[in-house]
Amino acid sequence: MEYPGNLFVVAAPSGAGKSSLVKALLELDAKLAVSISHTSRAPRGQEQHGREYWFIEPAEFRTMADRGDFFEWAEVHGNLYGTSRAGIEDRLQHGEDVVLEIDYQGALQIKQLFPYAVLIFILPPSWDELRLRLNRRGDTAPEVIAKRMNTARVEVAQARHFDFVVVNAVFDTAVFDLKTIVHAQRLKYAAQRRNRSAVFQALDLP
Ligand SMILES: Nc1ncnc2c1ncn2[C@@H]1O[C@H](COP(=O)(O)OP(=O)(O)OP(=O)(O)O)[C@@H](O)[C@H]1O
Ligand SMILES: Nc1nc2c(ncn2[C@@H]2O[C@H](COP(=O)(O)O)[C@@H](O)[C@H]2O)c(=O)[nH]1
Repeated sequence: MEYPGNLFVVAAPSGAGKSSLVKALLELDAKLAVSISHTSRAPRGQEQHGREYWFIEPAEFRTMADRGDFFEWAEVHGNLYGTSRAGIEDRLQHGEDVVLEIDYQGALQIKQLFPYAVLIFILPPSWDELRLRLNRRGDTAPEVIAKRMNTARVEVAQARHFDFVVVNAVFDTAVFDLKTIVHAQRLKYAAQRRNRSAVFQALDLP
């Protein structure tokens, strides 16, 4: 499948900082939109339906999955998560760039469907720092943190399948790395299509 818009996929172990990084990236880049996933998990902290996620019941999720409503979906930490076609197809068709914040299973499914998608894996600087960030965030129960730390080992082993790895030690440096990847991909994609105006657009030239 191919659309005129660029597709970026950001995955990371829980707590590595991917939501914070993607949020910062979106603030710097008005041409980028994030896809809101569907999930069967309950809202956490201040999360709102339609802002962080579309929160739905497991049965509804299964119906959507059976109907083929998702480009990808996976079970992560015991809950179901998916990227709906309706959420991003229109944007990509209109040449808009989209970022997906999903787990590695979903990322690999997306790469199968969209070989030109750019897969970025975010690593924490250490296991201790990962645990600290999950604890400090203060919205995840200790037993859930323990489960996520275990899953993190499996997830990090998948980083080798990604196009880029960004270490989120110093936050601003990691945001800059992401911005550079996005910028480089826009130029590459436009140049591959020999689309002069798209190259100029990517460079922000008139
Ligand atoms: N570079 C950094 N240095 C210190 N703290 C950070 C850094 N990046 C993010 N954090 C903090 O780490 C915590 C986890 O970040 P965030 O919620 O963005 O992680 P996540 O990968 O999206 O997790 P999840 O998958 O569980 O949603 C937050 O409190 C965030 O403010
Ligand atoms: N495969 C997918 N994974 C997703 C999607 N949306 C989020 N996620 C991943 O789930 C875990 C847990 O997230 P949390 O918000 O409950 O902490 C994390 O790795 C997310 O990236 C999705 O649509 N598909």
